[in-house]
Amino acid sequence: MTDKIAHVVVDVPSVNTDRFYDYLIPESLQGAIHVGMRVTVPFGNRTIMGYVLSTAKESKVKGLKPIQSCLDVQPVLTEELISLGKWLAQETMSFFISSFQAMLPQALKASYKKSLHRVDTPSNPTLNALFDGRDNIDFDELETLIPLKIINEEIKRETVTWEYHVTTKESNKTVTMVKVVGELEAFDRYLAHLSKQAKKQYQLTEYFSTMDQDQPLKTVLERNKTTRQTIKKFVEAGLITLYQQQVDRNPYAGDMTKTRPLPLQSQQSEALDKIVDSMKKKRPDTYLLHGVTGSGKTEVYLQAIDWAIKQGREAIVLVPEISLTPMMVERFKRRFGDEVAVLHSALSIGERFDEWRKIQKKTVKVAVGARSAIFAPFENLGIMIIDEEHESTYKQEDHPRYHVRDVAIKRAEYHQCPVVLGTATPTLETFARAKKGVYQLIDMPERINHTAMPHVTIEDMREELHQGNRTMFSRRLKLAIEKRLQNNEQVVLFLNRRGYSTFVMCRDCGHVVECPSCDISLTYHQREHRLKCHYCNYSEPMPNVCPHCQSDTIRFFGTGTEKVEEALNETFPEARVIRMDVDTTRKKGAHERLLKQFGQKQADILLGTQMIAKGLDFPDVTLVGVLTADGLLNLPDFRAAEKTFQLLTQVSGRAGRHELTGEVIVQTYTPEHYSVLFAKAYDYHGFFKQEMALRKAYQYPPYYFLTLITVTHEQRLRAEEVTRVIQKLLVKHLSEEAIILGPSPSPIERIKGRYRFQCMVKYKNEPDLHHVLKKILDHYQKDYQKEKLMIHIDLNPQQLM
Ligand SMILES: Nc1ncnc2c1ncn2[C@@H]1O[C@H](COP(=O)(O)OP(=O)(O)OP(=O)(O)O)[C@@H](O)[C@H]1O
Ligand SMILES: [Zn+2]
Ligand SMILES: [Zn+2]
Repeated sequence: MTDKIAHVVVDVPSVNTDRFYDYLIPESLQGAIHVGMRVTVPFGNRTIMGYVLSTAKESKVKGLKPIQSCLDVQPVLTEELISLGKWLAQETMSFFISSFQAMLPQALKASYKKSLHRVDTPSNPTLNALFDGRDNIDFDELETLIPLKIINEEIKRETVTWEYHVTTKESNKTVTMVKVVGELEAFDRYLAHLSKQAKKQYQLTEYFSTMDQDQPLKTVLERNKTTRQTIKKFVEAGLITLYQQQVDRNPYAGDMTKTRPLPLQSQQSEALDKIVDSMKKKRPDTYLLHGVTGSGKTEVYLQAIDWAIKQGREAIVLVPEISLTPMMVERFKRRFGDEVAVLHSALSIGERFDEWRKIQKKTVKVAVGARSAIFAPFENLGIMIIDEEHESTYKQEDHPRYHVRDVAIKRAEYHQCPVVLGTATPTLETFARAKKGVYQLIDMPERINHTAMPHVTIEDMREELHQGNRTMFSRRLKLAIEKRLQNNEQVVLFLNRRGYSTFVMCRDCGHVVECPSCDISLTYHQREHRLKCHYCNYSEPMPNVCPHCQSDTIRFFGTGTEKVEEALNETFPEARVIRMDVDTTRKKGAHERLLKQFGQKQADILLGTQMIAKGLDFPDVTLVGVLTADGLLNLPDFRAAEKTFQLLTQVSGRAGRHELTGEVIVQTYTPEHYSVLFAKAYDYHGFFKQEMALRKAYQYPPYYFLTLITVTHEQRLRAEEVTRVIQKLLVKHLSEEAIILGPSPSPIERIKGRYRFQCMVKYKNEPDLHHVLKKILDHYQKDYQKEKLMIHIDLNPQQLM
């Protein structure tokens, strides 16, 4: 007996609908519906999309409705992804539907339309006229023209009904093909009836009767200089048929000379051997590949993947943000050619869908992409690689709030394959796990060919000020740039994140006001003209003079890239500058274009934000300048020092990667800060030790787990009040060891007209936490809709903004 019942999760993300619904599989769809397919189902008075997660022979529920239609020929979710999705929903406390949606390309998500369907002639003349020979009118079109009251009357009269449609954006690119179906005699007969004037038709008859394979209609039209109209006559005569053929778009087509594996250097082959050994033995090991910048990690990835492919297995490679790492993507394309699918956020929805389908159809072996590529529907994975493991983009900041590392490790258990986390600057969490032996540590301490790490100089900007230099370039940096311009070498200038100016700093002594108990900088809140800690809600008035040196140069911090560009043009009028920031890279393909221009030496200076810190490898870059290390150092985030260390190390790694030696100049108001000093010395271990001590003292990860609860509401008081109730509930229900901070305003207190308050939990072991949080969410359930209250829970927050 075949299964007649489908368990469906429906496309309605809400607390009430976060479960599986039973539907009947109608006779007509039996055998066509399989687990993992998308279907449309009646839900309330609508039709919506859903995923079939399992099937059964019978159901306890009476009066089940049937599934309306099936949207797929082949399941879009594999059995593995279905159980992964359920796990993900539980781990991140999100809805099942959100988890499944997160795994699939945009094109497969449904959009909904409502239209008025004509059954009989409506008595209302305006409405009748509006139908104008059609059977359906879109809701949008109706809205302003016909009052709802009239429509409702017509519905009562049963002349019209509402119809709901589910459409998806998936669009296969197709071409029209011509196929010859007529026999030769049929062509002869056709010829006999043609009038002498029909020259084109004579020509085409000849053409078709000698055509030995199907051709695109476009080609036929071009070669015969004819029109569709003429071709149609042949179709009507039954001599040819037209059909649609799917073609794959190939956005990465073009010149691709393949690269060959390089002979490995010893640290590389040792690393490769270990990883290959896990693949051979089918062990789900997690490796931390800790290799300095330019140590040849990428070549290790390439050869490990090659090994997997030769065994008939597949690979996923994650990069932090794909448009920022075009050089990295190209290296994979050039090694594996057509076997690579690139899941690139800058591709059109259709193009991305095509890339995804190559994975689904198993025509590729490697998927390269940002975060969501971890869900590539491969069924025989041999390896997963997360490059630049420390990047914060690997954590999704929206439901489901997952970290890609956790998903990879979960998938590795299923596929019995290794996960490789590669970076020069591991997160503290990862390195601590590697030290404990939870992950296997592989060290690559040398650059390829033993090239020296570029020398780093730290420039004290307070001192510059005291010497009367009020510009944004220290004297040393200015000289260094001039020298590069003379020598026809290139410069990369780095400015921290644009426009972040919520902290105040004394330019005279570099003092930044910090929270006495949280070790983070205080945030300026304009409303009250006070400085606040957004972890514990400590606050103090905004000072007029520096509390440390009494100078009155205490002020907001932050310069935009545009300003720096102006200053560069003034100071170095002959220099050609490329500015890369959110404004200049908004257009599709802009990153690639700007980087290419720089690579072809159409500019001397590349000026940019965070986005230029990654994966750049230009032989003529001999100077890297960091304009102010402080912007990052003073983010109101306990990871500020870690992020500064990572960034300084990464940008330094961009200089002198080839024959020419490199130099790095870091400007800062706090030259004595340990993250700056350890980065200068390329001393990861030293940094790790000191930072771990602080994390322990102030009770942060990896010693403690964190959970961040953010409440948003249009009214400030209400947001605060709900957060306070939640804080009290947590105190009541969690153990005494748990530290519960808040309520305090979020560092960005208001976004899109909604006030934000937060409450933070620090804990070591709280088995009940999930349960308690779930109860809290349920408690506020009715208020979500009624008063647009929102509660976000992040069980492993990365961005504490
Ligand atoms: N075995 C090798 N022999 C010769 N050259 C190599 C070898 N391995 C890598 N290289 C070259 O050395 C340079 C640095 O290597 P690669 O980019 O792989 O390092 P990486 O560790 O990934 O760097 P980063 O983390 O800074 O991006 C590249 O130009 C690469 O082509
Ligand atoms: Zn001061
Ligand atoms: Zn505090």
